[in-house]
Amino acid sequence: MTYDLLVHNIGQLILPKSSDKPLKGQEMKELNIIENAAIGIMDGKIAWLGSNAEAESLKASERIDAQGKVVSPGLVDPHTHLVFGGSREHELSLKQAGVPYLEILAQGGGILSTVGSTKKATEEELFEKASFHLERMISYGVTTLEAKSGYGLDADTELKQLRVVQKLKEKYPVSVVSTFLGAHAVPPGFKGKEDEFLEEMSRLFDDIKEGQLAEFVDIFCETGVFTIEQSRMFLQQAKEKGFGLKIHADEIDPLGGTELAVSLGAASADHLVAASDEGIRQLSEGNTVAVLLPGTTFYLGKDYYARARKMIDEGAAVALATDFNPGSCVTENLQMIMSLAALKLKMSAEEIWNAVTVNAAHAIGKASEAGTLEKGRSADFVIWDVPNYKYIPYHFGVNHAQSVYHSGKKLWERTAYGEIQLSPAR
Ligand SMILES: N=CN[C@@H](CCC(=O)O)C(=O)O
Ligand SMILES: [Zn+2]
Repeated sequence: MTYDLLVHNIGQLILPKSSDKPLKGQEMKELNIIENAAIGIMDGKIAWLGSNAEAESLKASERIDAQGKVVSPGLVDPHTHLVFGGSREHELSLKQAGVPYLEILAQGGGILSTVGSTKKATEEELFEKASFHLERMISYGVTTLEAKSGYGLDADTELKQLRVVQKLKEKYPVSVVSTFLGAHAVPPGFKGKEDEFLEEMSRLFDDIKEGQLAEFVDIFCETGVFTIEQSRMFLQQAKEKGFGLKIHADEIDPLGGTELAVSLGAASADHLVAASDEGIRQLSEGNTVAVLLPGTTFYLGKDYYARARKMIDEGAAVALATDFNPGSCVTENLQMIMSLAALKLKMSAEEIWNAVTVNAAHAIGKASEAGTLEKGRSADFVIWDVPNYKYIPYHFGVNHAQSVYHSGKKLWERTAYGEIQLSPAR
């Protein structure tokens, strides 16, 4: 047999364990690494994995010498707010002056400021802007990601955002999962009438399902936004319509969103900086993935991070994401988040790799396709210009990706110092 592509001379091949359940607790500490490895690709799928020595006798139309570097599955970013209008650099000085995130929102800024810019932008403008950010994510090694709506808060603009995600799915050869976050904030006209607003948003469920515009429904459960009871009702309705569930939970105040997520069987509970001991205990009982966003805690200038150590030590499944958005975490760089996870969440390199691959894939319902490399799976992988897998969290703030592949096709490569190349989108 002649493979389409053979990647040989791989110093370390990272192979997270695939499983029908997310990796929990102690399981997160195990990471399979094959030294001196090679992979064969056929029709966009992994057709063979083995030792570099065995690879010498194999035939291939194209051979890539990984020069003893590291190869991993494509990274999975399970929480992004990719589609939005405008930017919010004017809020930095407010943050510096100590104005809290929820206070900026209460004054009509924050998320509501981006809602204004997103309403004004045309669908084409939003698409161009989201494409720019998506291409940058790919350049950092991401081949599967989630993208939320939530900067419309009215039917037209929410659907406009979801259609942009749809178009991104069609144009880019990466895997994009779409989430409806119509319940991201309370628009000014609905202050004190939150239930009415949620009812209006839930009326979109049927159209969204019919148009296959989103796989998940999410809500921001937080002081001054939506209560636990409102979140329960909204998510329960979404579940009945067949959506997967996500929740922005216990980010600032410990309202009990973590417990709610577990009780509803949500795919993920995200943020969890203020999750209670009881919430953390319950995570270990279910399969809801704790999606931690240390970039947001860092960017909001807080000293107190999500208790990843307690979560893992007590048996929870943890994933990591950028939370890329124009207000609380303005970066597309998931490698930077890996460094923050090491430094601020005290996660080990093995836990971090599992958190940005298999567990991240579980958090967005993509575990059977993304997050690891094994025979028959899509050949989504990254060649990293690093000497070993521990090096990426260690050397922070820069891009270590050398080339990025999805379905065996090269999407991006660094061609020279400061120069990059993105393959034309399909
Ligand atoms: N916390 C709520 N939503 C986003 C922030 C959105 C924004 O500030 O624009 C988050 O996940 O951090
Ligand atoms: Zn978010």
